[in-house]
Amino acid sequence: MITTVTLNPAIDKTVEINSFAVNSVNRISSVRLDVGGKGINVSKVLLNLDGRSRAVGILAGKAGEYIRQYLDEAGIENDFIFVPGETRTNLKVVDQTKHTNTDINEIGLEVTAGDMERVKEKVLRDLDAHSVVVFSGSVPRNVNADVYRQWIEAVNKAGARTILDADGELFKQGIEAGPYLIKPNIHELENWLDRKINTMPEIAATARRLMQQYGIAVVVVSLGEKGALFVNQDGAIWAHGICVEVKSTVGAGDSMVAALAYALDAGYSWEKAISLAVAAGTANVMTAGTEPSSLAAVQELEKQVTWEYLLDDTKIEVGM
Ligand SMILES: Nc1ncnc2c1ncn2[C@@H]1O[C@H](COP(=O)(O)OP(=O)(O)O)[C@@H](O)[C@H]1O
Ligand SMILES: O=P(O)(O)OC[C@H]1O[C@](O)(COP(=O)(O)O)[C@@H](O)[C@@H]1O
Repeated sequence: MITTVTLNPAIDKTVEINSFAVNSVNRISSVRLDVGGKGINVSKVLLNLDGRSRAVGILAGKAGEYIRQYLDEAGIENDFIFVPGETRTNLKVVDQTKHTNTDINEIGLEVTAGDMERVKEKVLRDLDAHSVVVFSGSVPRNVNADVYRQWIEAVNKAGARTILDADGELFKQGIEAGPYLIKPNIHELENWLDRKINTMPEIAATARRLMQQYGIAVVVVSLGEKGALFVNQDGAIWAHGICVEVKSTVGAGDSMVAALAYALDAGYSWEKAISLAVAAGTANVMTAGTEPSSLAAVQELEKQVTWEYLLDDTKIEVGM
């Protein structure tokens, strides 16, 4: 069973503004609302991949009720605690003229230590060696940045595998617990390294350093339209990006994480996991907002995934 943990869910409000400009009045040409937050997106994509998951986390207010109702109606098992306040709304500005996506994310709720204990109990419930727990996204504003480290340690103790998709201090501390798989995008990896990365071998070397230093089994570095670098103990594979028409890049990383969780749960081969992950990420950018793509669309894209094995002296510029 896969458990997704969303400590800071959101309603994603995606607005289309062509030629979006700061310091001026912008007119919205379309609006859509999606239930979101990284773990919830992972559960939505898993459902469309024909996978089962249990979504756990923290909700509040009318937006929280809306999210719970969506999950219930979609048939996604969920076990959220409700706290006072209101679940945040995150604004996503899509500009089809300038081909930009701008995320404006609210900080989110405040919670108590007791709330966090209740969620932790739900996360740790019924775990065994077949379980996969996905920790992704930001956390309530007053929660300590060591939360993923502590919870990953607890899940590791239960013998289950963990996936971490977080940024900044949550990533930095979370990796210290030795998650099974991490999926930073290139910018998150650069944040951790505190410098720019210019070539593919540099990404691979950084991934290997993370694996050796923290006992991480798999590092997947997503590179937006350039695809992703997949590193495990057998080596590094650069899966190329697939050129598609982009509607919204929001949730592409979550789709990739969902596919990786699905592949782990199903015991897929490394190559099959890679093609599913790239296909799921690519399919996501072809839909509006964070609407998950159909299984048929993902399967069609899987046929188009190509990759190359990376040798240490391969000189490929990332140029991002
Ligand atoms: N513009 C794009 N064109 C084609 N594929 C994309 C594009 N953006 C993302 N993807 C696919 O989705 C995956 C995850 O996207 P990325 O933007 O790197 O993650 P994140 O959302 O975490 O920043 C990429 O590795 C790639 O396969
Ligand atoms: O918790 P954070 O880091 O604020 O991110 C939440 C946002 O990330 C998303 O899950 C999208 O994430 P990705 O584009 O990285 O896949 C949105 O649905 C949500 O608004």
